[in-house]
Amino acid sequence: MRYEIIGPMADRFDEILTAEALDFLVALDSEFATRRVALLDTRRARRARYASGQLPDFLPETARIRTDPSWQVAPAAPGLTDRRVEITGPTDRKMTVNALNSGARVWLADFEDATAPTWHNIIDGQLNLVDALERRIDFTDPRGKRYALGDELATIVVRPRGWHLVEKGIAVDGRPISASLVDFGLYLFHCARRQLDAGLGPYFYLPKLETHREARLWNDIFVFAQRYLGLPQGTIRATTLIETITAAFEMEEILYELREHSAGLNAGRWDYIFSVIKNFGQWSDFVLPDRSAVTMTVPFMRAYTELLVRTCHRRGAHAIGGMAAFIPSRDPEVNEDAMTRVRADKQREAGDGFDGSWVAHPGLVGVCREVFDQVLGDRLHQIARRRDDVLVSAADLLAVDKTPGQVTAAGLRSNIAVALRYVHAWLGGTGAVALWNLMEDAATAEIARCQVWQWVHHGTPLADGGCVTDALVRSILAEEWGDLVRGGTAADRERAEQAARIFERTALGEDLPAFFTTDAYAHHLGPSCGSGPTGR
Ligand SMILES: CC(=O)SCCNC(=O)CCNC(=O)[C@H](O)C(C)(C)COP(=O)(O)OP(=O)(O)OC[C@H]1O[C@@H](n2cnc3c(N)ncnc32)[C@H](O)[C@@H]1OP(=O)(O)O
Ligand SMILES: O=CC(=O)O
Ligand SMILES: [Mg+2]
Repeated sequence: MRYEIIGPMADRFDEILTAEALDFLVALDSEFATRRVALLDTRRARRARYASGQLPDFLPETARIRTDPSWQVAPAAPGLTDRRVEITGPTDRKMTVNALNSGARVWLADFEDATAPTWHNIIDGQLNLVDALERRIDFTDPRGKRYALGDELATIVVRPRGWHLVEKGIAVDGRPISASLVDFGLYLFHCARRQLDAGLGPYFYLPKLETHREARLWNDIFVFAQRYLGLPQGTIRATTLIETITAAFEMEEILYELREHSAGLNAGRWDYIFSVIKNFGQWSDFVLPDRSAVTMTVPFMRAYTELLVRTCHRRGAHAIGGMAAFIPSRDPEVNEDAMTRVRADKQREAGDGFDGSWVAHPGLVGVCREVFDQVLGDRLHQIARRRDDVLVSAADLLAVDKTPGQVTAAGLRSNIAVALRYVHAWLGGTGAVALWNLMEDAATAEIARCQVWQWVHHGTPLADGGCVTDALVRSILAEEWGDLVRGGTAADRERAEQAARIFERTALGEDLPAFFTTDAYAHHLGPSCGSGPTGR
């Protein structure tokens, strides 16, 4: 097999794209590419079955795994014993320093929801991780502000891109390689030994898994990669995001498949909502109200998080909470409201038994820590709280029709405005943005465009009168586009044009595409377009 680097070689990229690292990626690809493609085919077939009337259920063929009380996941690895606060964010140089210094126990270094996968962002992110581990990442920005690593740093946990994405910057035998294998493989190759030397290990978050078979693929990759690199089996640890409706039915099996490498489960609430709409968008009893009304306390979301805690604790695994979208603001009133809401969200999670949770901003580390400190006392986690009281059925997980709330004109406009602005930022190389005082990333844009598709598909009535039609959406899109480009440059305008076309293709087509990111990446984010801020 032959590899080719298609992406341009910027300053120091040769330190990441070494012949040995690329040989490792080729070995991963030759061993696992076919299985990845087959699993993506089964995703398509499953969605087609749901569209034609089938509903998911707990699997009869794996009942033995669920009823066998004897198995547990591996004990927590060094650096992952206390996970009360985890900060997430992209891997540019400034964010890397700020996240590591934030006071959080863990930093989720994100190549997924919070990163626009330009070639630059991907390879520069890997360089920043190496530089952080070598403690040579300090720099002064153009304003003269100094960035330097402190003494107490968060444990790095890398989130590679999901199975659905490819990386066009590296071709193997003329075809693009899996993006998951690139992000996982480059980090493992360059940083596993460095992490072990520091007394920690190579840790990962696994995004957007749909089934335990996908977890098995990751586990087999871990076993192969550890053997290839001469690392003891069990060195790698991975926390799996439960952020698809299908994975919610296979949480126990996912832990089982990964048990020697598992570091628990996380409640990826935003992609979870996206997955529910994507899989059951055609069904009229699955029409959800405004995005803002789909809170963590509506019945189907509550069922999923309660089951997640119970499943993890039965198997000795950490249960990690999700992301509240509120972020600090310079406006004191908005800021106070954000803090109150984040506190309430973390209190619910800590009270339910989660062992820690996520924050999107260093300014939220304190509130999350305070809430979990209060519940944990001098314990590192609350795994001993088994939550045997939780009984969740398939019907509970699918009780989407019990979600209170309305579809409003404001909710429709918000979905269009947020999706358009987010995709515009993403095409410019930025994968997480603050919009109207909320943190927005790829998962929000996916929910927003899927909800619009769902509402148009069903001609959903608006609480304020009228109903959602293709023509109404196009007219709001045109208004929002006008707002976005006002006063912008020609380049901004062109990007906004591309974002509007992506929105039309992924929210207004006859079918509902599985991801906007695959469409947008294929059309617009080639390696040759991949320039982003370096901070270097
Ligand atoms: C659905 C999911 O998957 S959730 C997980 C994925 N999403 C994320 O990870 C989003 C992470 N958050 C972010 O990217 C950012 O907080 C944003 C884009 C939302 C807002 O960032 P900014 O506009 O820079 O916010 P703000 O100006 O308040 O930031 C203040 C400082 O905190 C830093 N900061 C903010 N968020 C983070 C973060 N997550 N990690 C590290 N540093 C951060 C900023 O870099 C800035 O640093 P500086 O003072 O040295 O310049
Ligand atoms: O990745 C997290 C989510 O909520 O989506
Ligand atoms: Mg997600």
